[in-house]
Amino acid sequence: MIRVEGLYKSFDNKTVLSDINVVFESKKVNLIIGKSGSGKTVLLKSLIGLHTINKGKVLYGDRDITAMTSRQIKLLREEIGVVFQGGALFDSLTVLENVKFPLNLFTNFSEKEKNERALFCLRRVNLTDADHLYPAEISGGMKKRVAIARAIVLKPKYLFCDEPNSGLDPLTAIVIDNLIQEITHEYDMTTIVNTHDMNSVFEIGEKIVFIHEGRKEWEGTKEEIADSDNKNLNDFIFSSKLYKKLKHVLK
Ligand SMILES: Nc1ncnc2c1ncn2[C@@H]1O[C@H](COP(=O)(O)OP(=O)(O)OP(=O)(O)O)[C@@H](O)[C@H]1O
Repeated sequence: MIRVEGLYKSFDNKTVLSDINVVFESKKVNLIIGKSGSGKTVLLKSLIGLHTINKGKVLYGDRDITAMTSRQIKLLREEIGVVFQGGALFDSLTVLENVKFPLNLFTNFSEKEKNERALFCLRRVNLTDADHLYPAEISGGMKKRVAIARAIVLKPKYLFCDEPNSGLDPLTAIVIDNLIQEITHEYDMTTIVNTHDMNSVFEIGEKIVFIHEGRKEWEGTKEEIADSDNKNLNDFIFSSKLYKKLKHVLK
């Protein structure tokens, strides 16, 4: 479980996040949803200590990342896997080398052990023929799978994904969503996904946190979303005619 208490984040004089209080639940896929610019990425980066927050706490169990030394943060990061927006693969490394990268950084594994672990993760995300290709030689969906394989290579307790579906066709987006959901349950991870993909909300949203203009306006499950009377949430989720119809079906 990750508990956020009274989190504020500003850049210069511009407040981006105000008084965020939320619990991200263990062994579940937690979604952070909200319009572009609402503060999702800043929140995600604040959770993993990539942004220094102005006020508040981010508790991993009873460990507050905002009160940690850089050495303690480094240790915590070994428990965290991150899939950054766009994948953030190293262009000059092959797929296999990209997945091995955290093992080189954080373990004393032999070359054989690193290869075995990286190949296991690549097979887990259903990539079989891409080990020796470079990122420029594979599709967007394959890049996301490589990024997921790299994120789980150290067997993290926590998985963070920033817009894992961006730039993917609807079918590939579903494959990636399902993969994230499966590995979350298979490895008992606490997963947090930033998204504005409505399909993800209704397919994998076990816990959903809605951010509007830097404030948490609503939280609940995908089953509860149709019953919410929060106007901003309704405007966001059920803006299209199709989703307006879906709301009646869900209710
Ligand atoms: N490093 C930074 N310096 C100054 N302002 C920033 C910085 N990072 C983000 N912001 C601002 O914080 C606000 C929230 O940005 P954020 O990237 O979190 O939005 P988002 O909800 O993730 O949007 P999107 O869905 O488009 O990725 C924006 O107004 C953005 O300009």
